[in-house]
Amino acid sequence: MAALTRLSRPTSWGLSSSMASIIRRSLSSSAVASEPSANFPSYPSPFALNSNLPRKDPKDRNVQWVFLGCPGVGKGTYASRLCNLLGVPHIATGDLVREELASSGPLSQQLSEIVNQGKLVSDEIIISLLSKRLEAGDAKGESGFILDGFPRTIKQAEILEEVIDIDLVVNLKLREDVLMEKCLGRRICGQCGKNFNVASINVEGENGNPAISMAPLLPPAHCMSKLITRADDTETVVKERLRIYNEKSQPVEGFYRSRGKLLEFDLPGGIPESWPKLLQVLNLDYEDKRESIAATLSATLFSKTLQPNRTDNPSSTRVLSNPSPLLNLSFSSSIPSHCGKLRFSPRQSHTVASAVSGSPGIESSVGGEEIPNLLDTVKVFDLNGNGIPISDLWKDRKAVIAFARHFGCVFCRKRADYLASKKDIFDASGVALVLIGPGSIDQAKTFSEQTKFKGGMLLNEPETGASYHISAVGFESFDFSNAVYCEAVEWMTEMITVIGYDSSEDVANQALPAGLKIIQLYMEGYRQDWKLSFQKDTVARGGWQQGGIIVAGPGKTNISYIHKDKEAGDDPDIEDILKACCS
Ligand SMILES: Nc1ncnc2c1ncn2[C@@H]1O[C@H](COP(=O)(O)OP(=O)(O)O)[C@@H](O)[C@H]1O
Repeated sequence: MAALTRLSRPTSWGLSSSMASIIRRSLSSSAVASEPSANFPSYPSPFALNSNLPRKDPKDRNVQWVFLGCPGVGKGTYASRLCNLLGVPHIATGDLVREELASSGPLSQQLSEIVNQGKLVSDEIIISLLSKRLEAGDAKGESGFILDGFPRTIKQAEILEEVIDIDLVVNLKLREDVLMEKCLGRRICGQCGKNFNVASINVEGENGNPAISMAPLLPPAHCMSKLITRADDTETVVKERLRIYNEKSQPVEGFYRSRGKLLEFDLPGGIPESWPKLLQVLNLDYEDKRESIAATLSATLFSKTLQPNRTDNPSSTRVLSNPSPLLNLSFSSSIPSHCGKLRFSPRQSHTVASAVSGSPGIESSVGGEEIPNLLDTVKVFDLNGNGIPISDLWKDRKAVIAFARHFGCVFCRKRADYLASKKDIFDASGVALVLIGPGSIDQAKTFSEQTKFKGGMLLNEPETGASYHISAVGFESFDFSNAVYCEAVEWMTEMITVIGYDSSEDVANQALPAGLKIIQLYMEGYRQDWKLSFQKDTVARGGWQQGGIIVAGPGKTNISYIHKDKEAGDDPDIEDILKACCS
């Protein structure tokens, strides 16, 4: 009862104008007005609801969005991806409830009964949990949010509306039979807390509804043995949750529709089909998406590496040039002014001159101690699922690191063979040869079996958004105030599109038997390439990220050569690589 007790004690609320305290005040007055729940008493109202509550101007804050949708529709998946993209916290009230349950605090017994029957927790409790979470975020300086699972009743929506400006409400929709399958297939890694789904969904189109297929979202090997199923994901409970959704939560859609804030989004399939379309309807695609990512990335990089510059260039707000009529996107940090001329358009050519360390104005260790530290946080994974900091690959020796577009990419296979043909020279010079790609361990193994590549194979995890870090490391040793940094941001935005990739695609199952001739391997690569990228993403999004090659080391921040592909198959001259690593 800790949270509730606090609610009834005015002294602990303070008079902060933060969103959290505002919500509490609102709750307290509405709690008085509303019917008390069966389990909880009504609360005294320590503050009258102030109708002139301060609301932040949208340009002084980040986005404030809500995700609605039935259980199992994928609110968490898409909300958390967007949060990564926009740099806002993902606040899921279901997670807050589960945390409370796990805490074995005084509420946990009552909550577990409610949740395990598929019922809704009372408005009082849920708002109390949300208030606590917002308050903690406020104290940390968080700006904006995406709410997932809240509001779920008209009462909750009214309270929220009274105290916070919600910019947009995204209503995710999916056929009910698919929802059931998805809920039953949900798994959580008991250790890292990540969500997966073992259901492989293939339903025929009927009654005007299109066919839907969704690949499972399988966990990496190291999570496999730790998977747990939520107690409320049984068939009976899911049915009850769907019933309650239709009764209590569906009216919330109408609430926001009538206010012109509702964006309906019918999921066309799994992540590879739905994510790019969602970005498109949110107007976060192409130019805007790239700019917004760049803004987010530069905010990240600045906060990690360029703190002093932040005061020189205080957090000016960038409102995107072409927001959808519905949206008013803004970011609390901007692209640095010296990168102001950056335009991000698909398929631009960004090949930086080889051996960029020789370019004028480039320093090799401007970021001082911070860059090696940052590099230590960027992990890649070997084929056994063991993570290592990426800079370990080159800290003690020279290494040629190839970044693959993806493991089904026929051009990357060709490149792997082309690098493998020089392996003797690399070996003789003590140079390591490594290929890093986004995807699953099985995909990497298939790639390895089907090429002559015998260097190290590593993975980055698309689900965590680690891809852009990995792409970024080739640049973080350079002066962030010069053109190379701007180009780096630009390339990173190209590379980040890999986030749309679904690592669960089980390409290994479709692999041809080993021992086929090289031409067959390339044909297989072509088939996989089509399936993995063109068919699923290229059509909808305008292309995959491009790969590249760097030569780095010895020394964590010593990057001596960068080649960024301007298109698939844009191999650099092997002589340039050999010059950079072996001369
Ligand atoms: N806004 C809310 N109001 C009431 N109960 C909630 C709310 N959010 C979460 N809960 C409780 O937590 C449980 C799990 O929520 P969540 O993880 O969002 O489930 P779902 O997968 O059904 O969207 C719900 O079934 C409900 O008991």
